Amino acid sequence: MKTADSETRTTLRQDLAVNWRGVKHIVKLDRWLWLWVAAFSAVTAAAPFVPVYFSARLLGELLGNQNRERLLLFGCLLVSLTFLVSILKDALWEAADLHFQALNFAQRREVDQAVLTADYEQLENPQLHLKKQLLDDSYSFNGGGLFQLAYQVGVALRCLFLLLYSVFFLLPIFQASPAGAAAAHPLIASPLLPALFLLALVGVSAYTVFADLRYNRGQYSQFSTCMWSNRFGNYYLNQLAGDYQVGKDIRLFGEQPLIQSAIDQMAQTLGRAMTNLSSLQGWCFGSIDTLTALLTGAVYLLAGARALAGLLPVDALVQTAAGIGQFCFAVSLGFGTLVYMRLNTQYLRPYFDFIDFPQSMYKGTIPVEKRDDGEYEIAFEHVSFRYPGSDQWAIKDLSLRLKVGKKLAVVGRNGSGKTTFIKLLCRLYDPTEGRILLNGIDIQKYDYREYLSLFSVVFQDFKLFSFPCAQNVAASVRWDKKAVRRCLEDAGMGDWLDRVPLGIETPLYKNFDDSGVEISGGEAQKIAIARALYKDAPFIVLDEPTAALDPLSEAEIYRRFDALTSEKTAVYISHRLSSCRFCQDIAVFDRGQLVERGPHRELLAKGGQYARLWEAQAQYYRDGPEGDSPPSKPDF
Ligand SMILES: Nc1ncnc2c1ncn2[C@@H]1O[C@H](COP(=O)(O)OP(=O)(O)OP(=O)(O)O)[C@@H](O)[C@H]1O
Repeated sequence: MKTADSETRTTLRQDLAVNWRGVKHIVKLDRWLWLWVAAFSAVTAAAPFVPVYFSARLLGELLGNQNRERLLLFGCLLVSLTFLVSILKDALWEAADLHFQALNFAQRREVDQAVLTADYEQLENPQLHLKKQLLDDSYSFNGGGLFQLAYQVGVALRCLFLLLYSVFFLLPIFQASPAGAAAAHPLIASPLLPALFLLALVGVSAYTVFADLRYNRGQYSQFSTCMWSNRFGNYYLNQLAGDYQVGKDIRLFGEQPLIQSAIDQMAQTLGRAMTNLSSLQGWCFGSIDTLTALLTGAVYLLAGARALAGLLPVDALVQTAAGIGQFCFAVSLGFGTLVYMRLNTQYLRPYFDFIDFPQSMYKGTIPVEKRDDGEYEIAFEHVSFRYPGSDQWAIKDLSLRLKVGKKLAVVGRNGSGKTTFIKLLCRLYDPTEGRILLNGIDIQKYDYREYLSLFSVVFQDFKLFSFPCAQNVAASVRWDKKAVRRCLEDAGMGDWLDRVPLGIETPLYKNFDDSGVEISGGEAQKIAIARALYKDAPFIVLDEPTAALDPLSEAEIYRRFDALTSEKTAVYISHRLSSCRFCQDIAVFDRGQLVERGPHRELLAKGGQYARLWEAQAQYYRDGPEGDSPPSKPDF
């Protein structure tokens, strides 16, 4: 992925292409939006002209013939049409705004969806988080991306309509003056003056583009400065400061000043960026406004002088004055909009990068054969793996076969590669070298979703969500009541279910619901086990599944483990070697390699790594007088 900075150097052609893609993409997300935007723009642009047009006619009639019927007609049209346009404008804005909000939601949803379905490996890629932060910040900073494009196209359309209407209003000033009056005032009547006005307009427009560009570049650079601060800010403010789970560590270790200083630092960076931006804004927009005001004033002067000299009727003067104002406004706004649209590609591009994000895991197409007999065999063939960005092998030349319907325990010291082995098995990562086969076929060739459906996993760092308990167990908004209850009971949560008032519908945690319950670490682990049982997949993988369980609950899980996993192929990781004994097969990992494999007694008799691990732990359980000092430095 490119960095946010490299996004700025693009050609006009590329920027046009991205904007055009954005326009088409908006049609895909909401095909009616452009219709509402066009209607709103046309009516909004007409709003300032309607009262001026009829006021001018009214004034002309008052100063001229004073025909009562015409006066009445113009008066009625002035009031009714001004009222109608104003109502129509508001109604159209309400309708367009609904579509804008829906678009805003749709673009955020697409980005969230892309993050949720990105290859797991990409979640470790800091560039992905940086781009996500860029998009999140751009939404709050200026609604960047598709939303900003839709808005700016709306403004551009409004400018086009304004120009159209104001050219019509300005026609009188370009009309040739009556010959006699022109001869009496050759300077004021000179056709050179409107030409000069046009020339000055071109100059002011060019300056508008320059100043807008300057402001937008400055805005983007301040914005980039803030991005890291925002990311840290989000982490400290949203994920740490308010998190119930983290709260105890913060309090007990007195970490408030540490966190507060990070928050203060972020606030200072943001404050500096905002000050810089405000002064740049004042300078850029102040100078544009001054030049536009000078130009408008000069043209008013010309129109006034022509009116005084009898070269321009009073009603035409009123009309021209309004035309001048709107024309200058449209030119300045229009160029500003084009600049914004170009700079908005800095947010559009990462947005499209996100939704086009390559998903290499999803390339396989072969459906996984659905077997009632559960005869799925997995084979690792010379598999080696390095985590992205790491030069260390987490797994090195691993060859291993999972025997169908058998229980395999995986043991080894911290960092020996046990969890990595599971991640490769479940295809959260692909091997760097070697291959993994399911029933003789490389797992990369299978449809990814179908392959994932073969595994029920409880990771040691499993996560439950602030949803009702049943939704957590079923991992879905719909659930089978009986099955949820049975799985929870099998995982040892029967008592808990009887205690909580809402049963399986009890919300977990109190984040969103007063009736939510806080659960202990062991209870959470049991719910995670119930979730794995509910999935009822042919492979069940438990990574430290009982680490948080009390001895009775642990004993109960082991007692029922065979029944719970019945015909399934089970992989079981644990540091409590006593709990691995019920597996027929034990694999011992060391520094990413499989160093021993066999049943408990055989491995003990071998006197190798397994025996050493076993011995280190067994010392704790040997009888000794109470208060004995612990055995010297167990390293497992
Ligand atoms: N996301 C990651 N990025 C880089 N290296 C990693 C990552 N996860 C693990 N590692 C490294 O890979 C090696 C194997 O880690 P792994 O988590 O598989 O060990 P483990 O045997 O499960 O350890 P434990 O018993 O502590 O859970 C370790 O050296 C670890 O530092």
